[in-house]
Amino acid sequence: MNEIIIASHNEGKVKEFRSMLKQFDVSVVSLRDLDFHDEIEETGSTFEENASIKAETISAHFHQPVIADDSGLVIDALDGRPGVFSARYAGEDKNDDANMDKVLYELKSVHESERTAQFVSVLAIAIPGKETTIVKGTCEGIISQEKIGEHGFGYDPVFYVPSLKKTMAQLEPSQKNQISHRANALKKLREQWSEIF
Ligand SMILES: O=P(O)(O)OP(=O)(O)OP(=O)(O)OC[C@H]1O[C@@H](n2cnc3c(O)ncnc32)[C@H](O)[C@@H]1O
Ligand SMILES: [Mg+2]
Repeated sequence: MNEIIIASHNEGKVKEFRSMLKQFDVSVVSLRDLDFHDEIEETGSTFEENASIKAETISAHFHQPVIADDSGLVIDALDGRPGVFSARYAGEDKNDDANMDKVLYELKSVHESERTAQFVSVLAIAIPGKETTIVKGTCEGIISQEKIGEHGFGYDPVFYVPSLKKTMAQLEPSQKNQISHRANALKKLREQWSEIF
C-alpha cells in the first residue's frame, strides 16, 4: 500500500482527508504524525500556486508522495474575497470566529439573494521525480445571517447549503464529506489516481 503525507497544519482538514481517503488504497500520514511544525509560507496569489508550494515543499523535505489542499471561501458580493486569504481574513493570527464575524459584518446589508458563495478546494499531488498534479473541487452555498452548527471547522457555520437546508456545520461529518468542495476535488483525483501513481 502507498503511503501519502497530508501537507496541512489544519487538523480539521486532516480529519476529513483521513476519512475520505479510506476509499483509496493508501495509508495517510499527517504533518503532526511526522512532528513537522514549521509554517510553509503561502506566497502565491492563487489556490493552485499555494497548493503546489505546500505539496512540493513537503515532498522535497520527506522524499515521499504528498497531497496538499489550498482552499477558501469565495463570496460573490465581496468580489471573491476572502479567497486565498480565507485563513487570515481578520488578521495574521488564524481565528475562525473573527473571520466569520468579519464576513457577516461586510454582508450586513446584503440581501439573501445576493449572498451567494463558493467553497473552493484545490489539491496538489507532488510525487518525487514527477510533475505535480492539480485538481479542483467546489461547493455552492449562501452566506447565512448568523453562525449555526457545531461540526466542521473554519467558515462552516456561516455556509448554508440550500439543497440540504442546513449550514455545513450542521451536517454530520459523513454528510459534509459527500458534498463538500474537498470531496468533489477528491472525486476528480480518484479518476486520475492510477495515472498519477
Ligand atoms: O494551509 P494549511 O496548513 O493546510 O491549513 P490552513 O487552515 O491555513 O488552510 P488554507 O491555507 O488552505 O486556508 C483555507 C481556509 O479556508 C477555510 N476553509 C477551507 N476549507 C474549509 C471547509 O471545508 N470548511 C470551512 N472553512 C474552510 C478555513 O478558514 C481555512 O483556514
Ligand atoms: Mg494555510
